[in-house]
Amino acid sequence: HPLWQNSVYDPVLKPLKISYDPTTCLHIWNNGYSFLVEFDDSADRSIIVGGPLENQYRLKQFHFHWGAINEWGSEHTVDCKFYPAELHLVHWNAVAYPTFEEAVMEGDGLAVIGVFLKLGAHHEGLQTLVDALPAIKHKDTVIEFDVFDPSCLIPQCPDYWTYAGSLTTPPLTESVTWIIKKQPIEVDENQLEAFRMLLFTSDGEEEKRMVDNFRPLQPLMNRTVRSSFQ
Ligand SMILES: COCCCN1C=C(N)c2cc(S(N)(=O)=O)sc2S1(=O)=O
Ligand SMILES: [Zn+2]
Repeated sequence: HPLWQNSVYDPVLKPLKISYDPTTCLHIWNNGYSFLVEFDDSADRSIIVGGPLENQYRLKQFHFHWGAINEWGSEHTVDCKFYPAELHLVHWNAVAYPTFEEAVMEGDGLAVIGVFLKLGAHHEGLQTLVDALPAIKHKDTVIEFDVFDPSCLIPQCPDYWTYAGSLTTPPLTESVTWIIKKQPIEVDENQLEAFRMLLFTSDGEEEKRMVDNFRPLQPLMNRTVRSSFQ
């Protein structure tokens, strides 16, 4: 969604509190649309609270969207500008709903933190993920991933935009409180190229490079985007 020009500062918005336990990390896999790092969400060990949220939400997985070239790739734009990639950290409301699957269907079920990736300096924390990508080149390949703290992928600057939206891939349910960080993280060209070496296709199928796995920009309609900053 187009952010910034359409946003209004909301002084009531609190800072987002993020507390992740790196040992809740389970595995990294290629699901044929993106690559995901999944977490053990059987207890409140990796959670976010505050910001626009009424409850605390549990981290379930994070994944990325990116382009074939650096001119596009993100699913949100700022000032009509696309970033080459966007990180989504998916959390669910385990206070209100017994399972993730049920939370996916509810208006206050999910909270997704969006972080823009910008071409620039090498990102040490991301390199740990990049090093694992060759092992999950094909769809439905998975490797164990024991310890990873996704906080290293979230910028220090507390500023964010927030709006009530949907999943950007089917089932597209309107169940997401979007929290988009204003400050991007910097990654280098080799790291973006590593994303583009992944495949949509399974081993043995004709190879299709995993690129442009983002949803095209959608109209904001009558939605209000609030900012936590002036
Ligand atoms: C039983 O659950 C199946 C549907 C839920 N999920 C599937 C997606 N396509 C999806 C997209 C997401 S995104 N791109 O809006 O963050 S998060 C997410 S998800 O929450 O992991
Ligand atoms: Zn996503």
